[in-house]
Amino acid sequence: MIETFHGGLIVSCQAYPGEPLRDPRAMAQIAQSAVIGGAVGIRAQGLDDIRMIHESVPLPQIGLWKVGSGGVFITPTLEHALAVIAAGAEIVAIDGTRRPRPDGLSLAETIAAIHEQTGALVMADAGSFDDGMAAQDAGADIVGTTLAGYTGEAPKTVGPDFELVRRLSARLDVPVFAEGRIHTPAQAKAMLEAGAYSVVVGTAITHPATITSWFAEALRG
Ligand SMILES: CC(=O)N[C@H](C=O)[C@@H](O)[C@H](O)[C@H](O)COP(=O)(O)O
Repeated sequence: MIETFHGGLIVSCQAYPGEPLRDPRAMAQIAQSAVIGGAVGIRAQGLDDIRMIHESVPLPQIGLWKVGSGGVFITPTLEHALAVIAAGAEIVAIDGTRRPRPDGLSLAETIAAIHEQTGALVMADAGSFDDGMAAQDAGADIVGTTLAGYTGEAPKTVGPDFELVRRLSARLDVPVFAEGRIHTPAQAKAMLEAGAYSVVVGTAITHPATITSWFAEALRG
């Protein structure tokens, strides 16, 4: 199934707490629009969104469950991961950093349990090169650069972290998915040239409040 992602665009369809589009129907409609535009996969957050997208969108889905916003917050425990898979995600994205996890399991123990108990693949959301290496050793099927610049370990690059994608792609055997702050088609293409197996874009496609602010600020500036 990973092959269907090769060289393609995965669209992350997420709305944040309190936002007008925070509604599974809205996210499913955005995901359906991404299909029309040529996406090869969808990334979605929250059990209701994952369930509705699973029922209405004919693409493999990377599911996650965000709990809070600091520390280990992307699908933080094994229990959260199993729930995401039960909701219909073919791939579960989990925190793939080297930080302690709230349920006390190691990343390797978490991934082993997911593989034992389900047929799902695991995408480890890494924040640094060392995270990515450790995640592959822990058994991750995919390493993503999702958390680059968000864990305090590596500085947050102004644009996407091309260097991290380049280094991880050169060293890892598992596919590296470029994710985070990719805002233009040219940047997405450059990620493939940097070695990414696939490219995940969220905000620049699916978050109208932020996109609007880019334009509004440009006019003010
Ligand atoms: C750091 C974090 O919480 N990332 C989240 C992970 O799912 C999402 O909020 C991002 O939108 C997603 O990673 C896609 O990135 P971007 O929206 O920059 O294209």
